[in-house]
Amino acid sequence: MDGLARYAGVIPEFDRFVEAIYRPLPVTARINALKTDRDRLLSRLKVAEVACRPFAWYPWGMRMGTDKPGNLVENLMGHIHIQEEISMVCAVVLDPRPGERVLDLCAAPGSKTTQIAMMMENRGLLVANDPANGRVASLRSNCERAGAINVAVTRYDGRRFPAQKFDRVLVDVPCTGQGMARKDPAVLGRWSLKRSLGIQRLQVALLKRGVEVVKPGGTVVYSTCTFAPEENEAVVSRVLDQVRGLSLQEVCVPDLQGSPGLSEVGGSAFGEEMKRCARYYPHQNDTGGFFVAKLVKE
Ligand SMILES: C[S@@+](CC[C@H](N)C(=O)[O-])C[C@H]1O[C@@H](n2cnc3c(N)ncnc32)[C@H](O)[C@@H]1O
Repeated sequence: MDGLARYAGVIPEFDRFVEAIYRPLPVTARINALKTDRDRLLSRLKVAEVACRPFAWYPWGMRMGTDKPGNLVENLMGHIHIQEEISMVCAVVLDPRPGERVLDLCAAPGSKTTQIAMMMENRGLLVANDPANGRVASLRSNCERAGAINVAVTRYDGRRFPAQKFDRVLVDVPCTGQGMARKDPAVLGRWSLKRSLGIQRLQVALLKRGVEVVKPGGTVVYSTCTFAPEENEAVVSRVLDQVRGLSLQEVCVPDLQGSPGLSEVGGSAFGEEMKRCARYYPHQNDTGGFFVAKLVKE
């Protein structure tokens, strides 16, 4: 079962999970308050006979009844950003405020960067970092289209991001992407334990740098779009072991169904506190899959 069989008995309602993961994803987008007014945008789409249904848990996100949202003039003008529903949860958990200094350590192509800029109302400083040349071009163009003018793009290897102090840091790391299977089923065939373990070292180093550059009292959100505990709880628990003065906070988004992080699996114990992390599975909200952890520096 393409690397999923190992989750039987781990993922709740496993049969429903498997059934959901082979269904195509609903088309979803985020309304961009930097460029448009929500009610006006929704009325315009209604006039254009594009069905839209805002999410119960997040008023800026919506399901759309069109196969080609990329062709909509609202997308070309940056009034909406096509974004998978569950990926919007990371910025919600990060909770950036206008006027703050925020770092998006692995930012390209910028779905979460543009969402964060919107939440910051374009005020303060948002550093969007990503070392990948080609992907940075999309990051820049997405920021421009979204009208995100408080963003500075940098191209550091996140493990060596220069010493700075931020109020909040998002560490949305590269991962094996099993949670994207509904968009690209080939990810399941590419998954192997060796690949998860191979990328873990980079994930740990990126999260460590994230917590180093956040101010005391600041928040770091770690996220992946994979189910593999090797890339999720194992990474967070290793960083908690290695860096003093961090606390793991409960991730709970009202009206969005999720499961607690895993305290142990397959002989590996990660600790009870890992239950404060959140796992979002495709069958719970009819979305992709995500893992989200929230750390606060004392
Ligand atoms: C999951 S994607 C980020 C998606 C992005 N946050 C968004 O919402 O559009 C992970 C990103 O990590 C970047 N990356 C890979 N190695 C990195 C490193 N050493 N430091 C920082 N970013 C890295 C990749 O180029 C990729 O763009």
